Amino acid sequence: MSQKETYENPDLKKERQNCPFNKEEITNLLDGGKEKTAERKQLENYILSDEQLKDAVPMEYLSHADKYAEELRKACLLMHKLENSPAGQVPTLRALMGAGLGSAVLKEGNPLALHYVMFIPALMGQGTIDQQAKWLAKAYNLNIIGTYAQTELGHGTFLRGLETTATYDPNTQEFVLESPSLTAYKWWPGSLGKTANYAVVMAQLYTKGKCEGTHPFMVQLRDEETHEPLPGIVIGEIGPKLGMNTNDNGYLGFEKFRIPRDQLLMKHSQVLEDGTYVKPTNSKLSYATMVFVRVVVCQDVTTNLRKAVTIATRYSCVRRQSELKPGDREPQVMDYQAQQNKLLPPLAATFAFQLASDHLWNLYNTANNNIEQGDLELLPDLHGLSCALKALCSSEGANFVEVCRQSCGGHGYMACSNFPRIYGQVTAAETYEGENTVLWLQVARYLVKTRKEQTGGLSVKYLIGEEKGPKTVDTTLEGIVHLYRRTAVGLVDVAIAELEKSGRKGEAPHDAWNHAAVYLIKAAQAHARLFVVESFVNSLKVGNLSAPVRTVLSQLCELFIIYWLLERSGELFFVRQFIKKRLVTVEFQVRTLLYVKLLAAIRPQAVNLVDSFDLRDEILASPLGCWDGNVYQRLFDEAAKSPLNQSSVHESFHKYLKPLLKSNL
Ligand SMILES: CCCCCCCC/C=C\CCCCCCCCCCCC(=O)SCCNC(=O)CCNC(=O)[C@H](O)C(C)(C)COP(=O)(O)OP(=O)(O)OC[C@H]1O[C@@H](n2cnc3c(N)ncnc32)[C@H](O)[C@@H]1OP(=O)(O)O
Ligand SMILES: Cc1cc2nc3c(=O)[nH]c(=O)nc-3n(C[C@H](O)[C@H](O)[C@H](O)COP(=O)(O)OP(=O)(O)OC[C@H]3O[C@@H](n4cnc5c(N)ncnc54)[C@H](O)[C@@H]3O)c2cc1C
Repeated sequence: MSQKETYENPDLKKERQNCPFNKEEITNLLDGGKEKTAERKQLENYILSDEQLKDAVPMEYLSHADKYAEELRKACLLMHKLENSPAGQVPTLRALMGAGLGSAVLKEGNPLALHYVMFIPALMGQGTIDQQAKWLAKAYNLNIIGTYAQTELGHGTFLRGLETTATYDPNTQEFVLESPSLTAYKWWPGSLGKTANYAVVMAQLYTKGKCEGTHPFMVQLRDEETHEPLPGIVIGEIGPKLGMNTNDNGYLGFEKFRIPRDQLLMKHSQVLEDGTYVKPTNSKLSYATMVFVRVVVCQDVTTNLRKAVTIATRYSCVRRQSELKPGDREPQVMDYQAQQNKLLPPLAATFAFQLASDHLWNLYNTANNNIEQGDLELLPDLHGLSCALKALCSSEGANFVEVCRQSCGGHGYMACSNFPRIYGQVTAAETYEGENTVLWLQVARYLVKTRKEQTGGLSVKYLIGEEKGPKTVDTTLEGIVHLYRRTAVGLVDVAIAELEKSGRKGEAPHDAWNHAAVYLIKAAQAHARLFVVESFVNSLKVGNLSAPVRTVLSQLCELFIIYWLLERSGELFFVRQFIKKRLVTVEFQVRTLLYVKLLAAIRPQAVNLVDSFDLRDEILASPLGCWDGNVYQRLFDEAAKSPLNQSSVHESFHKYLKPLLKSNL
């Protein structure tokens, strides 16, 4: 491990003795290889040893404006450090933007995140070669800082309803940007409030009197020297949020603001000098930046979940409470089956989500390369899968983080536990980049279409033709995966039956769709879960794993897929043969028995498994989760930092409380 202190809590020490597997093997697996682990560690040493990147006081004690200034100071310093980074610039950027290293330094949120996560990707995905030549080097060199301004006060989900207009004026060969109403104001873009001086703005393109739909425009917002808003730009910050408070989300309005024609990003569609519109091969190509972010969000959520699970697991092995056997010493709370039931499923989920996210990342790269060559065949599958996994990882991730917090009792509620920040970041991902319900419905649309038309991409092949496989209880991993598959197919069929029933009643397709939403969402969720469990099971079949690592990962895999099955047992009722043969009850009993056995089998390795994540104390940023388990001393040290503890009597006593005490009310 990266840091061995002289003190080690005796309970944690015991947990770490006789570990049956090589922790480093799991670390390497998660990092993507031994060399990648070495690179990561080197980078962590480089960044985390810099005194100027450490917080003088915990962020919670700063004002909203001071928090922003402090995080911006560190973000800029980090960018300077990139130049000499031992790992190279791009890997360093990735590590800094990801949830691990970046948030260890920028705890409240990275004011430069949107520049890297959306602005540069939008330029790359939407700009022509010439436009990239003009802007990309400036963006990489941070001569300009950008964001992605799409959402408006009135519309975030329904992109066709965006109100900002960009009207082409052939006389001057310019677009005129306008916010025709209050609800047309851009509202939410990260970094917009105070940091960015440029943005890729999504607006309705009008030319020759016709609206051609939303398109991306490169727009300068602030003067490059003074940072003052340009004339015609109304801009500001939207105020405090549940989390991510130094991402300076902002608002933006346009008052007849003119930009040259060549600032429409024209890779997929163009407006010629005379105003002629040239259509893209697929109108959804302008949504591609969102697809990229949905993919990286799955990775971000997984890294955050690893932090939460590590904190909660170590704490649960240090914390002793109540009585298990009458008269015995108070047990580690981790020895309660109820606590294992809370923490081992999220521990297993970190592996499941990582493997599925890796799979999605590979699909993204292949599909994106094909799109660059003009081949769009993989686009529907990529859209379906990125929506499904983004929604699944963020919603399950947020629930799991909250369970981790609860598992730490009162101390989990402390700001210094780091759970509020982790939760704030993960739950944000349930909303941004496509609100989850809306994404589930997009997935359902793809599933229904595939099932009805009997054609679709790789991730939905199981919906084509009749399903094969055992129709009785089968306790192998393959057997359980098959059960997931049959449930997913069953739910799609039920949703289609609902749609058809409404159709027969004379309902229009859009009403029928709305009235089947509950079934459609269930079907989409079952599809996403099937993908995750298949990825987990398949990844154990291949790869060069040692026997002990394979054993523990197989146990986690089995635990995870049974956990979900039990959580969603109601959905088994949608598989008709199961009801007919009364197999649902049998399934439930068999699986529960197995699940409980697996909890007991994995329990002794819980600390070793979270140690394998190799998350440094600075990254966990929580007195509850430190490697040494010195929880109580660290909680006291954190409390000592409170401004209220800097004097024995606070000045407000004399101002308010003393007069009250003396007032004889
Ligand atoms: C070197 C560089 C280093 C970079 C390092 C990066 C490292 C990153 C590491 C960590 C990342 C940390 C991340 C944390 C940072 C925080 C950032 C926060 C960012 C948040 C930003 C935002 O939120 S931006 C705004 C996002 N907004 C949305 O997502 C809006 C959601 N709405 C929509 O997507 C759409 O409107 C809709 C899909 C819901 C509906 O659209 P529409 O009405 O037009 O479509 P239909 O429903 O009618 O469908 C028509 C048809 O189109 C298909 N389709 C829809 N969307 C797509 C798509 N995107 N792609 C392909 N196809 C699509 C749909 O399936 C239908 O097809 P049919 O065949 O007709 O059925
Ligand atoms: C932290 C954070 C950062 C963000 N960063 C950016 C950014 O950088 N750039 C940017 O442009 N935007 C950004 N956003 C905005 C974000 O993308 C939107 O908030 C998101 O897409 C949801 O849209 P909305 O707010 O309009 O929600 P709404 O669509 O109004 O959702 C409200 C409710 O209506 C439901 N609903 C809406 N439509 C349907 C439907 N068709 N069927 C069923 N139910 C429906 C939803 O499920 C939800 O329950 C950010 C948001 C957050 C929270």
